[in-house]
Amino acid sequence: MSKKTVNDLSSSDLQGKRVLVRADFNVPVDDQGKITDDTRIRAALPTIQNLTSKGAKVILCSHFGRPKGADDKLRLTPVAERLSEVLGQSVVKCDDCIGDEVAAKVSAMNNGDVILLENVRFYPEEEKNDPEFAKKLASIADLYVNDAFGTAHRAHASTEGVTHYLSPSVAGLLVEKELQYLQNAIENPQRPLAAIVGGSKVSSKIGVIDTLLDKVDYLLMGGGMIFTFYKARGLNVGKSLVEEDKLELAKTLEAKAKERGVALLLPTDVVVADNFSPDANAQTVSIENIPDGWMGLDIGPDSIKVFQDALNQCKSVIWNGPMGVFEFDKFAAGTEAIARTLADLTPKGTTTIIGGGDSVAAVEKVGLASQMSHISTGGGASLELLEGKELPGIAALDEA
Ligand SMILES: Nc1ncnc2c1ncn2[C@@H]1O[C@H](COP(=O)(O)OP(=O)(O)OP(=O)(O)O)[C@@H](O)[C@H]1O
Ligand SMILES: O=C(O)[C@H](O)COP(=O)(O)O
Repeated sequence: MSKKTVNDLSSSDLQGKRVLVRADFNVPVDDQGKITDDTRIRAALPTIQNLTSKGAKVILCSHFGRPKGADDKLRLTPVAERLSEVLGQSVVKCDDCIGDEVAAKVSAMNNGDVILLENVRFYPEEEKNDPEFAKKLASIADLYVNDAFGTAHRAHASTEGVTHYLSPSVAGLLVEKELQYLQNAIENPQRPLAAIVGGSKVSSKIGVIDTLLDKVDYLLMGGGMIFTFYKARGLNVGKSLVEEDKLELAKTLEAKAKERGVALLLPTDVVVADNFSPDANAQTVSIENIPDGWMGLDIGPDSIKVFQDALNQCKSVIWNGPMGVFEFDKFAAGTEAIARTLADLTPKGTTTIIGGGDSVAAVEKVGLASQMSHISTGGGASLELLEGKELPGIAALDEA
């Protein structure tokens, strides 16, 4: 990575220094506000520990959800509690992210202490990347570390704005690791390289499919987006999800794959349902025989076999988006089979990368997360990185 990281900062750079650390603690919670997955909290530990071990005072900040102004349901209090547990050290929680209370708590800090500011999105200025707000946030610290990979695609005050007021501004270890895996996988992969793209919308994945066609040897497609491709080929897709305005684009992408010599694998059979529900009637049909009134909700067993054969040839695999409606058990087989295939490939030396969001949830649901080479903590951020877009939260950091 061409950016400075916390590893470039020595104890003498950090001893007694107040370090503003942007983390992504936007964790999933249940109806009672209980954290259901603390992956993002644990992922921030290496950077926090790196800094505290060098005598820094660590001032953490993050967003949580998408509040419109202050919202008691979106306070970071449960995060501070969980962080204290996993860090094995008390984390003082502030009730605001700027102002007198914060300043007082920061000035009472000892070297090696950790505090967590309140949700930065309680101020609309955060998402507007307001310079005055960024200045206030920056005013309590001496230097800045961005470790919020999941939010690196947002140019907000706490991810981009503060870098104009704090120097040095460097990357954290999570950001470094994410970039290493995701950038390497796409720029410098061991080949053959396969990408598996699923999920529900062609429109949200066009950018990534287009970029991937320049890079990969195999492109495997599943999820709801395949029906737009079938319809573009003139097949009957029943009530399956189709983006009518993307039919031409689907044709173009198929043509591009051919032109570039990429093996574009679309499923040859699908599991169809008579309605969109967990207990719908289901049957497996070839893609030429989707009955009127039925909708495709998973890839079928023949396709799974073809996908597995292709993946077994590969040395690197990037996966973004589930193969079917994995939230319903009847339509989870395709996604689970792909997850198991990747889990088996990792120990054989294939690099397996899961690109965030729903695919991570799917891999976690089947308990295979620990068997992948890398699970990204960023959904949107990993997608934008794979698309080749610049991430503003990273672009703003100091060059190495
Ligand atoms: N055949 C299908 N028909 C309708 N919805 C589907 C189908 N296959 C998958 N889905 C749904 O797609 C959703 C995920 O789609 P989306 O495009 O949002 O992916 P994503 O969240 O961007 O994936 P990721 O976060 O991994 O990038 C899942 O909730 C899944 O149930
Ligand atoms: O969960 C995420 O993808 C990140 O935390 C970014 O959140 P946002 O989409 O609300 O900006």
